[in-house]
Amino acid sequence: MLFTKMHGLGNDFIVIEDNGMDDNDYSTLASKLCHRHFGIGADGILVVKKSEIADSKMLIFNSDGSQAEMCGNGLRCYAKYLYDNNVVRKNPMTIDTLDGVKKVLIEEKNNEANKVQINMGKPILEPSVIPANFTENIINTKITADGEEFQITSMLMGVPHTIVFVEDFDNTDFEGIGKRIENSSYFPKKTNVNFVKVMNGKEFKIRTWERGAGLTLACGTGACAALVACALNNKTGKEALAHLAGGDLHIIWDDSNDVYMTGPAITVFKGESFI
Ligand SMILES: N[C@@H](CCC[C@H](N)C(=O)O)C(=O)O
Repeated sequence: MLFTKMHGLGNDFIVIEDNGMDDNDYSTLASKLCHRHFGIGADGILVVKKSEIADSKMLIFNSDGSQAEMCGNGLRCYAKYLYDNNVVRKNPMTIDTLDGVKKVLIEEKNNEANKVQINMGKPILEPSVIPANFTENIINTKITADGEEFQITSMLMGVPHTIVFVEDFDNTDFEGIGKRIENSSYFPKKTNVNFVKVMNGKEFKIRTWERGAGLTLACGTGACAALVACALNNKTGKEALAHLAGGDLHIIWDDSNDVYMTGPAITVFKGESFI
């Protein structure tokens, strides 16, 4: 099986073409390919499929084999893959995901996709849609997870996201707290957990504990959800630079309620897998 290894700010993916397998088989394949010692190593796999309603359809499976509805960094890599390999040499292009069709704009350099902008769609705050076991929107809401209290803001931004604002960013236990909130009974489909330190009205630092992948170097949907949470909690305006462990993303939440994410996508190598 031929594959391409890519990353968006260190959130890394193995891109493969659809070979007709079903989702269960892709799920098993993802956990094998993504293994850092016994496989190629990645946070997830992206499967390139044909679409009847868009230029292409992306499936994403996390490193633990679970399937996600959307992936921001993955979608930038996916668009670059389509563009650079002439699978879809269109700009803008549309890509279908389990979270709906996304419009993608390519910024080209040396005849290849360099930066990619995606209209990530609208954040959904309605608890039953996230889904989350709350009766009112979760904005600066107190929860208890394993006996410890946290103030959280949650939404569906393609996938479920929870934001925890922290002051002492460098000494925060991302993994310990992330796991507790991810698996708490508030979120029946689990949640990604984003730790955010606001630097000023236009910049924040973020680290994400991801559902199905653990602590990653960057999360695109997470950075978008974080900007919405920052604005809802009056901590920033509706446009900011997100500083992730792997680099920066530019995020805008516009007046029509759409969130735009712009950032790089990198091809690392191509290879053949015998798994
Ligand atoms: N890293 C991604 C999000 C991938 C999906 C997530 N782990 C989930 O299962 O919800 C991004 O860049 O958005």
